[in-house]
Amino acid sequence: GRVQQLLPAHLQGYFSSTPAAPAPATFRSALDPLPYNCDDHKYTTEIISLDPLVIYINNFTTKREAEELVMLGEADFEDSFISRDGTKHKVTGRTSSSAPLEPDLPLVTCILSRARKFMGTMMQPWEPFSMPQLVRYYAGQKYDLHTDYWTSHQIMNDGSGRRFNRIASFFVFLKDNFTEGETIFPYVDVLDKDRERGGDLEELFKGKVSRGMEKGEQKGVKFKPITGNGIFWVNLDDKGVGDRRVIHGGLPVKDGVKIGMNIWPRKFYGGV
Ligand SMILES: O=C(O)CCC(=O)C(=O)O
Ligand SMILES: [Fe+2]
Repeated sequence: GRVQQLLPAHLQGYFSSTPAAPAPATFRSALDPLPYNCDDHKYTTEIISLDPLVIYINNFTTKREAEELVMLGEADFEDSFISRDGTKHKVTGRTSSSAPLEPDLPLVTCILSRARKFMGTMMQPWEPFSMPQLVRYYAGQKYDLHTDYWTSHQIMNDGSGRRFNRIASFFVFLKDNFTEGETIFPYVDVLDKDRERGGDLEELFKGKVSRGMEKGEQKGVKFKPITGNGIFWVNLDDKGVGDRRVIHGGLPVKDGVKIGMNIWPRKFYGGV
């Protein structure tokens, strides 16, 4: 106990009860000979909607990071599935491929630590991320409207019996050489506000954000994928209840290849 406390910080790690503070996350990119400081992010943010909270993030990753993330997952693409109750389900509304990104890879650790910092007080230090995931769409592929949260909390598969759900989502665009295939949120309604402003939504966001369309009617917002940029939104309220208004989908890609990355912070909920 006491002896341990008197030791210099770099020796504390020898005591299993006091793990040494992790070294700041850095990684060496194959494309960039300089060590990269993960906390030295370059993103800027713009609020799309306050309630539900949806934030547009410019340059969440650099172009190089985006390229490297794709390289890291590329060999592992398989048909996309949906996870529920600890098992994978294939669904017809999601025709893309997905690849897990090993969270221990230095660049992935770096991106997750950036996401954690972005979340601020929303995430407790002991709450984890789900396995980050690349999603790839070829021409004609899409992901129909869905929510990223589950209507009932899921049980951790670590034997602890703890329940969790996806409190928020990041969807980051990593490859944008394609047409159409926007991410659409039909019930994030900025339409009235936009009308009040004189309909300058596209101008305001320089074409990155535009009005969505559902069943032939202008509705909600859609995001034009731009490499490195991302969308962050909140899925669950304070009580852990899902917000249906953040229902969203990936519209069919017309030409080219779209690749994005899902980052899902997990919140734990008491009781079993
Ligand atoms: O592809 C998109 O634009 C959205 C993807 C998505 O919502 C998801 O993978 O959960
Ligand atoms: Fe989603």
